[in-house]
Amino acid sequence: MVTAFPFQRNYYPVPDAMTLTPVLFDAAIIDLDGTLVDTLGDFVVALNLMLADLSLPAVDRAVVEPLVGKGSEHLIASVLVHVSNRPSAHDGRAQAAISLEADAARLWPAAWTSFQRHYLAINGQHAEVYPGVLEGLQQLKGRGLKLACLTNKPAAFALPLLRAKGLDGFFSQVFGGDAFERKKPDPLPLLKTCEALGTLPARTLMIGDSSNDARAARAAGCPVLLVTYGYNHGEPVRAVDADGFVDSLSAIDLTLWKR
Ligand SMILES: O=C(O)COP(=O)(O)O
Ligand SMILES: [Mg+2]
Repeated sequence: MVTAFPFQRNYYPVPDAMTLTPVLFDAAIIDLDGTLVDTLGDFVVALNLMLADLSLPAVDRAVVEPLVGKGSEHLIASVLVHVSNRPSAHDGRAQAAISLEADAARLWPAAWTSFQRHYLAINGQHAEVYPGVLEGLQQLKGRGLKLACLTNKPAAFALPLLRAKGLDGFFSQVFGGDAFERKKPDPLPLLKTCEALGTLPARTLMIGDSSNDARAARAAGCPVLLVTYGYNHGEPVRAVDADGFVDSLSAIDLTLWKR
């Protein structure tokens, strides 16, 4: 027998509902970029100000979007490799991969300093809270869940962004990509966040937008829901191994079922 999750038209159907039991949740850990806030505009503006400082050509949204989600260091390094790969940035030099990496490494210190300065100056100005986020957070809190925000973004960017968007008050904990030794998709940040919340991973729901979030959650033993509107490294999000998919945080029903 195939039965849809109750009340939730946008969850995938699951087989064998009779063998499933409901999961109770004490907390939710929520991703930031692509889940709470659409920050692609901020990334593009800050990256292009950085590239202009380095006399390098600009990038557009289509280049940046698949690179979001693995932290700012990864984003900048990938963009430097991308622009170094363009003939216009090469001054006729050979385009061997080794020279691209050497270029990116040479540019890194100036790029990182410039990006940080520009990002902090514009943080939130070209970013929007997704529809349904405020209602969704209110509903989750109203159900008595503790909430933590866990992002791969450095904390120095994440905290002012949450404040600027009026979202900081929902979270008892906020951890950036620099909070722990490793970032998502490693399970360590989720395990550490559960520890800080004082909750068991099996009773802590991860809500994110990418395979990064899902892989980290699976490895930590947290059930995971993915939103369908964020960034998933340029891949279709519904192909990711997750417990369910929602079109809006306000559509989350906490009746999640497990074998
Ligand atoms: O790469 C980023 O900065 C975004 O990270 P997040 O999706 O974990 O919030
Ligand atoms: Mg994300």
